[in-house]
Amino acid sequence: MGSGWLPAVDALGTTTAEVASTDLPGFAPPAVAGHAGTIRSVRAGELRLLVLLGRTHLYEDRGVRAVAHGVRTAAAAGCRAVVLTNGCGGLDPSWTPGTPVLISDHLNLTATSPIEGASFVDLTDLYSPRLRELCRSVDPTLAEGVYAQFRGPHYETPAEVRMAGVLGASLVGMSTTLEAIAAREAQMEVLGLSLVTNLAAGISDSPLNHEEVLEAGRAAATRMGDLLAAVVPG
Ligand SMILES: Nc1nc2[nH]c(I)nc2c(=O)[nH]1
Repeated sequence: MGSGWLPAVDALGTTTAEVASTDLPGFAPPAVAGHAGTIRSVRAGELRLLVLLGRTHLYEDRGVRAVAHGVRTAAAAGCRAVVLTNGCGGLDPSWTPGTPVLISDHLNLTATSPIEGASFVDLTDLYSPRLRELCRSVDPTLAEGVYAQFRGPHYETPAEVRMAGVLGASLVGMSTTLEAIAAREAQMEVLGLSLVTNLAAGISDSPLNHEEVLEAGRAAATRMGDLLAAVVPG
C-alpha cells in the first residue's frame, strides 16, 4: 500500500505487531525523510495479513530489486496472495477523484523487469479473475481498467496519456506492474486495486496539482479500507 492508505489498514483488522521496514534487510530508506515504511501483522478473522505501508518506486533509482523487495519479503514470509494498491491517474472522465478501479491487466512501460535471467514467467490472468470477482460480489459497481506504469517521477504529457489510451490503458501510474510480475514469479495470487486520485494529464483542461492528488487519495482511503475489509476474509 502507498503510505496514504493508513486509514484503510485500521478497517482490515487488529494490528498484532509492527516493525519499521528499514529494520529488515533489503528495504531501502524512505524516499521522503520521516515517511519510513512499516510492516504490520494484522489479524483479520481467521487470516493473518502482512500490511506493507510505503513502497520503493522505480523513479527513486534504487534498482528494480528494491521495487520488488516488499512483495518478495511477503512471499518469503508465506503470503500466498497479494493486494497491490496505488493512487493513479484516470483516463475515463467519469472516474472522479476517489474512484476505486480493479486492475484487469497492465502495460509495463518501464522497459525493465524484476525477473533476472532466463525465467520466462507466464503473465496470463496475472490479475486474479477470482479475486476480481470477489471484489465485484462486494461492490458490483466497481469499474475495471488496464493500468499503464510509466517510470515517472514526472507526470505524463497529454500526448503520452493519449498514447496510453490508444494502447488500451485507462489508468496511468508509477508503480504496481513490476511488483505484480515479481508476485507472479513467486507464485502468489495477485489483486490490483487503483484509486483514481486525478484525471490524467489532458483529460481535463486543469493542470495536475500533486497536493490535490494526495488529498483525494487520503479522502478515499477509508472507503477503500471498507472494500478491502469486505474482500480480504474471502
Ligand atoms: N504516472 C502517473 N502517476 C500518477 N500517480 C498519481 I496519485 N497520479 C498519477 C498520474 O496522473 N500519472
